[in-house]
Amino acid sequence: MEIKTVSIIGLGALGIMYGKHLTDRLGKKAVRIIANKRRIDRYQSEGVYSNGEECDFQYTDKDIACSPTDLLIFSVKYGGLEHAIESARNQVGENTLIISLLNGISSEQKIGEAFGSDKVLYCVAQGMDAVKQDNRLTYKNMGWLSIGEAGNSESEKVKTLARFFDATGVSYDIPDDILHHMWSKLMLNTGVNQSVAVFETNYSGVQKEGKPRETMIAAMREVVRVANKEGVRLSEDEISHWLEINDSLNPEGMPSMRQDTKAHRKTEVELFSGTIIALGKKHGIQTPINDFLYRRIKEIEASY
Ligand SMILES: NC(=O)C1=CN([C@@H]2O[C@H](COP(=O)(O)OP(=O)(O)OC[C@H]3O[C@@H](n4cnc5c(N)ncnc54)[C@H](OP(=O)(O)O)[C@@H]3O)[C@@H](O)[C@H]2O)C=CC1
Ligand SMILES: CC(C)(CO)C(=O)C(=O)O
Repeated sequence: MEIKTVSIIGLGALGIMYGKHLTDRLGKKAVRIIANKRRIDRYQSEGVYSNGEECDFQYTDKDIACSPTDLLIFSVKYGGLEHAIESARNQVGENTLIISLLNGISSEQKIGEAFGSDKVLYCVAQGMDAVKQDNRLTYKNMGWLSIGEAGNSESEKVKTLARFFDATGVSYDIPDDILHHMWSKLMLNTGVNQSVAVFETNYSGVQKEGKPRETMIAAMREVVRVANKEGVRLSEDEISHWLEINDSLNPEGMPSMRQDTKAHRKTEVELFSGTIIALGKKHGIQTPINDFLYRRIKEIEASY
């Protein structure tokens, strides 16, 4: 199979970044941005910009019946996933491959329940410093996608997606164990997203010594302990690996959770400390740093 057409649902920081990249390479006709009429009207009247350039997207109303797409990309926040799944139904056919750029370790299961888990490949987005304010995205680092199938990093579907990324210049890798990698990324988000949001800073705040960086690392250590009890062999070395990547990001950039709190949107806290606290309880492991971060983020949300 060859991927020739793509549908993207969720025109936020990642949706614009990948939407523009793919539209520039495949042409407007091959890439659909799926949304309801109200959103499409707004995108068309206000325009959508990526690093200052106006994007010329093909918008497709979710309710319009159309031929299935070869690749469907989910790039909404977790709170919007259920609606997005319903809105994507017209895009999915027998041979559609699906990836989710959402953080956390839960979205693939929900998408699989809706469309069949055989269609869903695991995917982890990392290393980007994409910031969206209103209708404008800016980024310096595009990052890369890690892709795979559980227990089979060499599957035909993974190879199909890899060929597509090669042809379109999307950076990616294929880790030996994608499920381990998803946990590793969860560890990063639990540290960096939450600490930057709680200390109301940006990447610069966690790139230097001080309370935000200390809290970030301590939260990640709690994830290592919980993951080990879940049978996932995360190690402290992986924290250093993520710190190196974080330290290379645009200091003025910020993780998606800080973008949410700045814009007074509900955050994805349940995906991060919410998940770790619940698993900590299950295994009798204390998670005081995540307890603190969870409480503070809930207070921030309540203060909007
Ligand atoms: N930002 C980043 O650098 C990274 C983000 N991630 C993860 O990727 C996911 C997406 O993040 P991000 O791009 O920052 O999110 P954003 O909040 O920037 O964008 C999400 C977009 O989804 C749109 N949306 C929500 N529901 C629907 C729907 N039913 N139909 C169509 N569009 C919808 C929203 O549109 P509208 O604005 O019109 O409401 C919004 O623009 C998150 O899980 C995040 O944690 C992962 C790695 C890096
Ligand atoms: C990795 C990071 C922090 C940006 O690449 C992210 O996942 C996010 O902003 O949610």
